[in-house]
Amino acid sequence: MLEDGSVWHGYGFGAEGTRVGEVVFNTSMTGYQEIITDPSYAGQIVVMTAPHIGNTGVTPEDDEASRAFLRGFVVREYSPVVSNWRARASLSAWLAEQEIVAIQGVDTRAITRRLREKGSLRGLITTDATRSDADLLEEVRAWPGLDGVDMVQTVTCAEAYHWTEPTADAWEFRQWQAHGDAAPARPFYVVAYDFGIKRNILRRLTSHGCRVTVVPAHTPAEEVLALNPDGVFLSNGPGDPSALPYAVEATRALLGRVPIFGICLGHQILGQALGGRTYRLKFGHHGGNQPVKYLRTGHVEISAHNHNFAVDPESLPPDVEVTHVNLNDGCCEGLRHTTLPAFSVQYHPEAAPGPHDADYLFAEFVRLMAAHRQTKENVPGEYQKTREE
Ligand SMILES: NC(=O)CC[C@H](N)C(=O)O
Repeated sequence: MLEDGSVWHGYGFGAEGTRVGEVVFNTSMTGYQEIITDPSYAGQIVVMTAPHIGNTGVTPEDDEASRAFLRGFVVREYSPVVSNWRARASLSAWLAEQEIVAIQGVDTRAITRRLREKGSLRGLITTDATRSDADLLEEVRAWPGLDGVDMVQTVTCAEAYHWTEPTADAWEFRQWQAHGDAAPARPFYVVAYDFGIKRNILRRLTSHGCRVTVVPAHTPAEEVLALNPDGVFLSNGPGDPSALPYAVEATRALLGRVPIFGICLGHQILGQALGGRTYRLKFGHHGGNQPVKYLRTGHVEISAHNHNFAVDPESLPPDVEVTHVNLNDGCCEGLRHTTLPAFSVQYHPEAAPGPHDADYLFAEFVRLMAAHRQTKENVPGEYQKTREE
């Protein structure tokens, strides 16, 4: 049921129960497990536009977080047959374990068209056939939604931890090595803010030669600086970016003192720390096929997206440059400060799931840290060649 009163009847899979959330559609063809475990979906019900979901099962290796945080999952047709050498369980059994309510056999194209016309809507999935539509509609409309709510505190880690695992050899694509980078003599030390961080970001940072400590979202800037990092990473995460004043404040305190790279929610936090503001998109971008133009090179990347909000470029001060734009709707997809070492993208260079076109951004972060280390230590660094290039 959507908040406009429209109802679809289907068949439950996964857990039983009733869940209310903000309904969004995702256009990825593959990678449903990474989508379901992306903490950025906390509070949302995800409708997959790909019509056939579940045929590759699930494997713990593909989890993007310790568990699923989304509210519900909607597909056209669930495959009861699991056929993949990596599969350890069926999607339905695993969703039941994760207490995620899912529905299949509904017209996902009709739901998607409705969301495109009306914008994001609140919605509900239930396996309780005894409740009346009027009763369910009341529950949907009583839900206050995600605007102004700090969802990060529901997904961030309780304590700091270290991450050392790169992308597994079997999946490493080493595209970044084509840029001429070599492993530095001293790895770069990155402190990553966990606003709902995806594991593949940690793997890509590690594959690019970083040692990473992940810290909880509320960690003050001074505590981060005390760790003496080469760079600070601001992660993706759920909910409304304007409801996180503590994160914006910490980022503002770090600006200019250490190189900063932000992804998605991290980009929205950096945008606010630089003086900008965020706004809600009509229905957002969710999927692995969004064209983004890198304005400095003119190159177009096909990229993975998952955002309902964006940074308003008009709100940014003149020393902040918009670096990337979305070619579907023109919205800001990346920014950098023209003098301070800080940049961010609204989309997902770590993919998971999605294309790897934007992996070069991790190499750019490494170069920024290298340049900063050289300035700080005033010694010729390992990255001299790359910088001259
Ligand atoms: N993936 C993300 O980090 C999402 C950021 C934010 N919650 C949004 O919806 O725009």
